[in-house]
Amino acid sequence: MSAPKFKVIIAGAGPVGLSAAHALRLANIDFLVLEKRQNVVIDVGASLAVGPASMRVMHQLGLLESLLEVSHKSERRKALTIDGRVVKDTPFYHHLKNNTGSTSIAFNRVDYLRLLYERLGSDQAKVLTGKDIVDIINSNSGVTVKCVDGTIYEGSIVIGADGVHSKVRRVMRRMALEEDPTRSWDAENPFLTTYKCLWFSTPSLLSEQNLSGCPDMTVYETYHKDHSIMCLSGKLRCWTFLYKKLPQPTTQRLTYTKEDMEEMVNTFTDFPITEFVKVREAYNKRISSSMASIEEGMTRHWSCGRIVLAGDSCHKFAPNLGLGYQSGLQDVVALCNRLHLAVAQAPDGIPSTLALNQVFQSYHAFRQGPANIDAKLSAFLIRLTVWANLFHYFLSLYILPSLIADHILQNWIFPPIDRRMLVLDYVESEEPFAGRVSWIYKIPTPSKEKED
Ligand SMILES: Cc1cc2nc3c(=O)[nH]c(=O)nc-3n(C[C@H](O)[C@H](O)[C@H](O)COP(=O)(O)OP(=O)(O)OC[C@H]3O[C@@H](n4cnc5c(N)ncnc54)[C@H](O)[C@@H]3O)c2cc1C
Repeated sequence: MSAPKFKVIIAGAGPVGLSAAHALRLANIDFLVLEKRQNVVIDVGASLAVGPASMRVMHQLGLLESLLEVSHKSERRKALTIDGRVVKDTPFYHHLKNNTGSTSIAFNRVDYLRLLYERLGSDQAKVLTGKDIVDIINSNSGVTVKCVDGTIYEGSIVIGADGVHSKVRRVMRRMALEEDPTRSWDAENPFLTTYKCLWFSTPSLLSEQNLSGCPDMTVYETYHKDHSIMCLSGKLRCWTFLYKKLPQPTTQRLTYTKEDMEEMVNTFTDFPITEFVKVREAYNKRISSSMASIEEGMTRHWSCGRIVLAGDSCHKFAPNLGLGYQSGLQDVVALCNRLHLAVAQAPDGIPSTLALNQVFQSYHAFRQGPANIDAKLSAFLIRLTVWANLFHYFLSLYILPSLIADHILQNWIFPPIDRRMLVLDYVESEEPFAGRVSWIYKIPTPSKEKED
């Protein structure tokens, strides 16, 4: 009989769960992914935009080159009011490029999921679909995970990457309160929803005449009271997001029908998406579309026993700044760096319960500050675009459109945040790009070069 090995069960094959699978694979740590849906690669019409810091990690995972082939590069930023007035038009991203060596990119979320899945190669067999997790039993030596179909899986720990309505988070809460009913814990529904969002993808919205000489991708925002639009207008593909304030904030889970989506589009019909196209006209050309609530918040607890959370299950942001997955990817890096070390230091390669608790505490202590900054920035941006108060209104129309504001944001506010982004410290590789601002956490240089 073979000796027991340290094995991580990942709940959810979303972008965070599959990124964790890649990071664990590179750390030589065994894993199993349990995914509720029948397919991993599903198109819900959304894009993902990521900045250079995330691209460095994607490079370590061996995904960046292929991803760039299907990505658009952000070049300009424009803002409009609903009467079509352009209040901002700047080459916002050139500062980012100067500072980091690359601009940000956007791609179809489904293309990224496909890449994450396909690049697992033979380890695709470790991704099981149709596995809806319903319960977890935590013991001093491991975890037992139960699924709706009656199957049971044994492992050493569970990473709950099962999204905003996480079952793992609920099981963790139940366990913590069974252990000590007087203990204060996060609420059953810990996130608050103030806005909803309908998104759709279309072929490029640019006419052939406008395509020539235009930037690879322009990021548009349309501001209005309680409504706003964001559009990533690329040369080949375009992703549009319609945001609307709910009558009342709620912690309840809301779902939307086709009729709700029609009603939402109707309230935006004549809003401009770009200088050339209005909402209804674009929506009629959609390839895919979906609608969801925009939950916001961060849980106070990220682990209990042998269960630990990552991604949307423990922090959920408004998507305007595109920080949701990127923050989840930083969770994966922070957690896997610590797990890699703990496994390497354990005499038999199996960290004790105490060692794992220390890993989880240190991971949470390290990540909660940066995740909180991401939450605050994201909350601020959505409120700015829907003119949540007079301050947001003036800022959006009279201050932020200026080139000076771009300069301050991109050279003074964002670089100190960006340069603190983590990389996997056990994956050797070349830096994919370099700019004026140096990264604090460097990608380890290949040992072959060190010998030279
Ligand atoms: C409109 C929109 C645009 C966005 N744009 C960006 C962007 O540009 N950049 C960015 O960084 N972020 C963006 N985000 C946020 C980003 O999509 C999320 O942060 C990211 O998807 C979180 O990944 P995750 O893997 O944690 O969760 P999810 O993507 O929700 O994946 C969770 C997975 O767990 C599975 N699951 C759920 N329950 C169970 C269960 N009981 N058992 C087993 N499996 C289960 C689900 O089926 C799913 O596959 C956007 C979000 C929205 C809504």
